[in-house]
Amino acid sequence: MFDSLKEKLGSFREDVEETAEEKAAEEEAATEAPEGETAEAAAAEPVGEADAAEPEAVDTSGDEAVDPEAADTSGDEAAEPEAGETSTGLGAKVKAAATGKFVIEEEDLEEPLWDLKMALLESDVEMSVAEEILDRVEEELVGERRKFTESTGSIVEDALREALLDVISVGQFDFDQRIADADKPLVIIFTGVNGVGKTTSIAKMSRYLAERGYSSVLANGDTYRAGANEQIGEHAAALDRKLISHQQGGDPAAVIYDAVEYAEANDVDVVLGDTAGRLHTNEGLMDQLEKIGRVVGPDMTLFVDEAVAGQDAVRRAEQFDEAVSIDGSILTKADADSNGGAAISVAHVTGKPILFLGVGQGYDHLERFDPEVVVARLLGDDE
Ligand SMILES: Nc1nc2c(ncn2[C@@H]2O[C@H](COP(=O)(O)OP(=O)(O)OP(=O)(O)O)[C@@H](O)[C@H]2O)c(=O)[nH]1
Repeated sequence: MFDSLKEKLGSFREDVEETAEEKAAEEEAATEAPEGETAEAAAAEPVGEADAAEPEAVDTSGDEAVDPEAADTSGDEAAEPEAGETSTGLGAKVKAAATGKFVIEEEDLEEPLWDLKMALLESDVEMSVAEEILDRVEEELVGERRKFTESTGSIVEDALREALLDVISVGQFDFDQRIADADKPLVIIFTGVNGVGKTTSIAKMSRYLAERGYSSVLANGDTYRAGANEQIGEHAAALDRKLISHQQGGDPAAVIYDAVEYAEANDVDVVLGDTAGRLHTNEGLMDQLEKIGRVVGPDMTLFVDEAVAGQDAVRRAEQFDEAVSIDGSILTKADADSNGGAAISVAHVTGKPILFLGVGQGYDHLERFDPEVVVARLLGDDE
């Protein structure tokens, strides 16, 4: 899952590490320069001389360059101002390098960040989301006095972790708690375009709920498509659930209404309502959803789409949310998605959380979308 994106994030980490190493090497070169020379002579050296002469690099008045740790070089001869060294504070710079500290500047990240942006876009991450990630990574890394050595990799990883978490955690709520707290029967309506895995997701959700002690009834609000009753009927039979359905061409709101009545009469906790999977641009469908809203007043409307659809899924999520105000999304076929663009983008773009990932065709293949787990996966923590 998300393997290609994972690889690209790994490359960014390596790029920044490389940049950091180069920078540290430059700093080292600057520290070596004064040996056996007067500071004036060192200042004439091409390497590091410009920096050494720069006020901010040598400012000793409370600048972090001489924070107590960096300045504590007692016994470090190289760091002691040599006789004849000017007040440019070359020693301070030497001290900073000796402690392995340096500042990552914006320009140091320009290239790695550009590559990261391209990688995110190639992975189908939506543009505004990619930019948000970049801004946050940059914010985390630039300007801080960082300790170089082995820790650079983890600094970059932490920055990526924070940035990714920020964008994919948008709107998260405790789904199980919401179910537990709601008056029963609770009505969940599933929307989305054709063939993305809506019906399968309903069946999986029924299993998910049963595992948590809730009974459910399935309702086929897809009265449009021939064969829809049979398709959901197979799942109902396999799971041994009641299915409420009407003739093809019937009123979807009436089907869901009947299912609610059935649930009330039979003490069923949750009504899972399928809807016709026509395009979000189809006004008839949106009218139907609006009517279901009016007649039944669902407790939750979930948008279902395929993770593999990438930017298309993101766009549809946005459009469905505008039309019917979704409460969250389910991304199916995440098991077949190496890009991860939809998983990263949908919550940020809609402002509504991704609640579940479909990770296979079996009834148990519905996974709660846990941002921490997804980010850990993307950063290869599990390896
Ligand atoms: N690999 C994989 N396949 C899935 C997943 N979810 C659904 N599928 C498959 O996707 C296909 C379409 O799923 P359906 O549930 O029929 O799709 P739908 O959105 O209900 O389609 P309509 O009823 O035509 O609107 C089926 O073959 C499912 O087995 C998933 O998470 N992973």
